[in-house]
Amino acid sequence: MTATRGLEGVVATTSSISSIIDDTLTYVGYNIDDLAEHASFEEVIYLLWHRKLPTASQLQELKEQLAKDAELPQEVLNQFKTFPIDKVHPMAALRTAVSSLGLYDEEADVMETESNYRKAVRLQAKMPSLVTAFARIRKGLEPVAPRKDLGFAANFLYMLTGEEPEAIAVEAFNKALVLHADHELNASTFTARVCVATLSDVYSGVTAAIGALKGPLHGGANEQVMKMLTDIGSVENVDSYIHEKLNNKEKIMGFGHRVYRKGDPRAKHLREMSQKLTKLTGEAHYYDMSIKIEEIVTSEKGLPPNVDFYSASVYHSLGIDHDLFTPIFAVSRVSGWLAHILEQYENNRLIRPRADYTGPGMQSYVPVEKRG
Ligand SMILES: CC(=O)SCCNC(=O)CCNC(=O)[C@H](O)C(C)(C)COP(=O)(O)OP(=O)(O)OC[C@H]1O[C@@H](n2cnc3c(N)ncnc32)[C@H](O)[C@@H]1OP(=O)(O)O
Ligand SMILES: O=C([O-])CC(=O)C(=O)O
Repeated sequence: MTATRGLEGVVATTSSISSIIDDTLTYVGYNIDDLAEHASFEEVIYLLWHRKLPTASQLQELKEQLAKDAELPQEVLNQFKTFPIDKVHPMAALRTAVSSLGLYDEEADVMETESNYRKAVRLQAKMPSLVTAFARIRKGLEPVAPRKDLGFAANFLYMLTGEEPEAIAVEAFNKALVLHADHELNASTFTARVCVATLSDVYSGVTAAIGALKGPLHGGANEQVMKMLTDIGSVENVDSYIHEKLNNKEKIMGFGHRVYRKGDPRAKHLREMSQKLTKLTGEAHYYDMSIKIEEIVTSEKGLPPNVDFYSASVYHSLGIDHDLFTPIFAVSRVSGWLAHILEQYENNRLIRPRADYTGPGMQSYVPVEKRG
């Protein structure tokens, strides 16, 4: 048995949800470029879960259900207030809160298909409420209930600030949600599938996935990108900062990808939004710095930007706290996790690979008093 480091190139499952072929990303056969330009996030949720785009009435039904299920159990809100709120990272709070949600769902351990679908809707609906409630509670503010007349993207921004967002912000945020929704067998999605393949419940699968997304080699990179842009401060400093990192063999966050070689097709959409939004907010230097970083890293390391690179300046321009960037990724990616969890249950087999053992050979047990 020989191990493949990081399971690179290993095909671990079949899936009909999303595909990356020759650097082209599709959700159920729809090119990500088309979806980014035209689709609402709610349509994408439906597409991922049902493998077809919704009719107008199916979409309306999903929207109504998401609005209805957005309310959080009071116990979970109270729990936020017991956290060491000024020290807890919102991703850790989200991980704990999703696990807690399972405690208050009477159907949590019911393994029927329809029940699992109902839980998927409930979880998708509650993710924005969790992220925005935590963000407000830690500032001493009360959570804001979603509005029935606003869509998913608008409601997230509304619940975060308590103010109706501008159309351009809603458009950008919706596009970001669409772009982050699913990505074949990425680390967090694989984690979710491994978890539920033991026939564990939906809440456990999503809790595990949040834990995997949190790391800076995966979803956590978007917050690190913003930290880098803030540290660099101005276009003049980019050159020395990036070269120093590269000379020290440090990674530049937001670059590289396990699957894409020529480039991540989502990056151009986020680059475009970053340009537009940073100009509007009078912070074009974030875009200019990003472009300069991209030029250096691409030409000197051959590494193109991934989805996390330009999303950082996009979210910053929307006035979002930097440590909420990865939780926002989770608000979108939970749609993909749930699609994969439902798909795993449909045709389940325990996921249990082997390890290539590299430890010592057979040894004789020595009683503790005789060990040197
Ligand atoms: C939503 C997402 O999860 S997208 C990815 C988000 N993560 C990041 O942006 C973090 C930065 N990027 C990385 O760490 C990597 O590119 C990953 C984890 C995304 C993919 O990496 P892998 O396929 O495992 O490649 P690996 O980490 O083995 O790197 C291969 C080589 O490229 C280099 N490399 C890869 N990414 C980078 C980077 N961002 N900056 C500098 N060098 C890099 C590595 O140092 C390594 O060099 P070496 O062979 O000289 O040691
Ligand atoms: O696919 C991956 O390895 C990382 C990921 O989730 C993404 O790029 O959206």
